[in-house]
Amino acid sequence: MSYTTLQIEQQGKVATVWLNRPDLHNALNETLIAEMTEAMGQLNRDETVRVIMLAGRGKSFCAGADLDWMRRAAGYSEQENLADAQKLAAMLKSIYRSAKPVIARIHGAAMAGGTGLAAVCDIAIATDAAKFALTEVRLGLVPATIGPYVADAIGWRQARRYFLSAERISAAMAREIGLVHEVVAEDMLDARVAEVAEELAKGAPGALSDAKQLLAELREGSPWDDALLEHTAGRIASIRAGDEAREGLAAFFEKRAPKWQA
Ligand SMILES: C/C=C/C(=O)SCCNC(=O)CCNC(=O)[C@H](O)C(C)(C)COP(=O)(O)OP(=O)(O)OC[C@H]1O[C@@H](n2cnc3c(N)ncnc32)[C@H](O)[C@@H]1OP(=O)(O)O
Repeated sequence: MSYTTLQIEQQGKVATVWLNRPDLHNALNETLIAEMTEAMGQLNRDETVRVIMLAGRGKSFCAGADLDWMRRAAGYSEQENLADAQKLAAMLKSIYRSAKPVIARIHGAAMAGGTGLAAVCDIAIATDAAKFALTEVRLGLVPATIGPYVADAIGWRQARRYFLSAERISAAMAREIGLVHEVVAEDMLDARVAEVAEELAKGAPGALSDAKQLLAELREGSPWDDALLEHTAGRIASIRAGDEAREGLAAFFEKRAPKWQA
């Protein structure tokens, strides 16, 4: 299957899904979200693939949701916004619940939805220049669909800080709070992710899948509650079309500070 916003490469047992919207730092739009969900299904069905890697073409891993798409959301109905948010939630779940281990190869920016993308992967490896942030509240948005995954990765205490402050998280801090597992020099990134992928591919496919399933079950005594994940899409659906998002997104594109109503 060919994709317009992704490129898939396979080397041995490792398939790399390249986010391929480099001019926009691989921002997530409707097409990319649909294609990523489809690609995860395709790679999970492909018995020659044992490990999946997510990576970004160009300067960044992923700049989060496409803000032009978010800006257009103001004109969508609540139902349309809900459907869109559910598709994003489904994409995140398709990665989190992948039966095969997924590694995030992170360079450049991994903002908001990009931070979420790092958090849904089993293993995240970043360069020392990578940067993260949950910028949503500065745009009149909320880290909703990515919320459970990021909070689970960094812990609730850290989540309360970073969800609200939107402050920049350096690679070193991302390592310290558990958002990424390893930080390496830029020129070591490919070698290191290849090494980790090779180690993962030594695991028995059935056992790897069972281990992932077991971890999900152990987390709260049952697999992660689908109702909770669904609820996150409902939370963001109306926010996306609200006044604050309208102002936050206008300010982003006009390259100015947003003016919030009291
Ligand atoms: C549930 C999920 C919600 C979300 O994810 S909300 C999205 C939150 N995302 C962000 O807050 C990231 C916004 N972008 C940035 O902060 C910066 O950009 C970067 C750090 C990623 C890169 O900075 P630099 O290297 O200085 O490049 P540049 O000139 O800012 O960007 C190049 C072009 O890319 C566009 N762009 C960047 N991010 C997005 C995006 N997320 N959606 C749509 N467009 C984006 C810009 O506007 C610009 O375009 P032009 O060259 O026409 O001015």
